[in-house]
Amino acid sequence: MSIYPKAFIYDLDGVITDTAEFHFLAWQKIAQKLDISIDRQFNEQLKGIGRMDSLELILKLDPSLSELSNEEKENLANRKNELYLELVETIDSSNVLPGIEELLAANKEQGLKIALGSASKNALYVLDRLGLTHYFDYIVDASQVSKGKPDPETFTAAADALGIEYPACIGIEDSAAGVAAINAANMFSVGVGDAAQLSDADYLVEATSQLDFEEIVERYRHQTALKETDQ
Ligand SMILES: O=P(O)(O)OC[C@H]1O[C@@H](O)[C@H](O)[C@@H](O)[C@@H]1O
Ligand SMILES: [Mg+2]
Repeated sequence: MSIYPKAFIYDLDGVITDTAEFHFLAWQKIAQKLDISIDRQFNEQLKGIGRMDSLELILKLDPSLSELSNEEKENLANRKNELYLELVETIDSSNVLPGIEELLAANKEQGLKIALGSASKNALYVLDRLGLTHYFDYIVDASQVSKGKPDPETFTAAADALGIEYPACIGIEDSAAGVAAINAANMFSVGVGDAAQLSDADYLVEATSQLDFEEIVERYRHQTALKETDQ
């Protein structure tokens, strides 16, 4: 069977590095200022979605905040970003999550294309701090898409730029919105994290240390072969 993937498209926050935790800590401080309490369970729905959409979900927790002006919202979002960047300034190549650089190296060795598909406006900066930019053939960040995850655009834009058909791409995500986006793009989805959140992933691992190139490709080939026999 000659089915083989041609590209891996990586989410950034929570897949390549643990900045998902930094986003949570920064939002938690903003919420505290507003007398709202948010926990990690609530935070699951903020993963993968854009900055302003995250703020809107937090503000919805207190109906008295529904009247905030756009300017007040902008100020809160900017403050959150300052808090987030203070945390990001502490990271370097030692903060790449276990197994990720090995996977990127395996992609390269096998001649596969590598792209980033991130909802963050800080994606280029974070990738640079981690010293990983040189691995990427193409980077999609928040500035390039009109519809964020769970819309497939982040992933299809990366595949289009690489000139690769969607079913030949494998996307890796830690958020439910991201897995939904990969699936909607007709790509093979790898979820990293909690089974309760990521049950729609085609293949799920608990942590990045379990991401093994051969295993992912095997799962991809199996599922793609099944789909082809179905048709
Ligand atoms: O505020 P930024 O850096 O533009 O990030 C936007 C979003 O980027 C996503 O990658 C994160 O999962 C979200 O938690 C975050 O809100
Ligand atoms: Mg993520």
